[in-house]
Amino acid sequence: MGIQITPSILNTDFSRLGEEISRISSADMVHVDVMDNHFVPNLTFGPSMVEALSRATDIPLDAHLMIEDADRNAPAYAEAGASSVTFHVEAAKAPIRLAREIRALGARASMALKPATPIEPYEDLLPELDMLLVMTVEPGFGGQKFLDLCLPKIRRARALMEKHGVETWLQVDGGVSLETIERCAEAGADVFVAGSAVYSAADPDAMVRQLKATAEAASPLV
Ligand SMILES: O=C(CO)[C@H](O)[C@H](O)COP(=O)(O)O
Ligand SMILES: [Fe+2]
Repeated sequence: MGIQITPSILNTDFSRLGEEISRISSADMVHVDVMDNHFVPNLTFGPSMVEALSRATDIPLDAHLMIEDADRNAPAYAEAGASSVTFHVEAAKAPIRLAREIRALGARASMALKPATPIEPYEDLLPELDMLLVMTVEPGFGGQKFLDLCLPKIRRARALMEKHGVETWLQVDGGVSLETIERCAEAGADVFVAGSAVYSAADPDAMVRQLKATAEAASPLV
């Protein structure tokens, strides 16, 4: 699949989301940050918004669920038309069952790790996952500073994927910009969320293409 850029609409004008998405036509997916004000101290969208967005764009939707009780709440986002559904392992009681349920509903199953959550206890789950998300900020808000301390975990996650021989995508999210994307790509990430870097640019679509070219040049995978 190569390098993918998935702009986050978290810091855009929520009254014009269709237009905001039309400004990033080079995006591989649109990253939709779902927050419930419990798992994180911020509140955004629910499944009905994901369903409306899936009607408004042909770009696949990448739903990042920062919500409690993922086992019960995540499947609704696959039913709403998200192409990829990411639950946080810290909010899931039965991550294997949940990943299988998401796949059975026709979406890609993805699991996220907060910065302080290690990958090693979950390495045997990798074959159940289409994507692993390593957070590079504490989840909850856009525009935060990239946490360099997450880079070794990205490297370890890529090594575990190679050990298990899986095709699981490795996504990074939080503070990704032209300044930080090279480090993530060198460490083995192949799917890059960028919110403020894309939408604060004068030309968001040109920024998507620039981020992709920068990651491709730094990646050992392409
Ligand atoms: O999940 C998130 C925050 O919890 C967002 O996807 C992320 O922060 C994107 O915004 P930025 O690129 O501005 O950091
Ligand atoms: Fe996110």
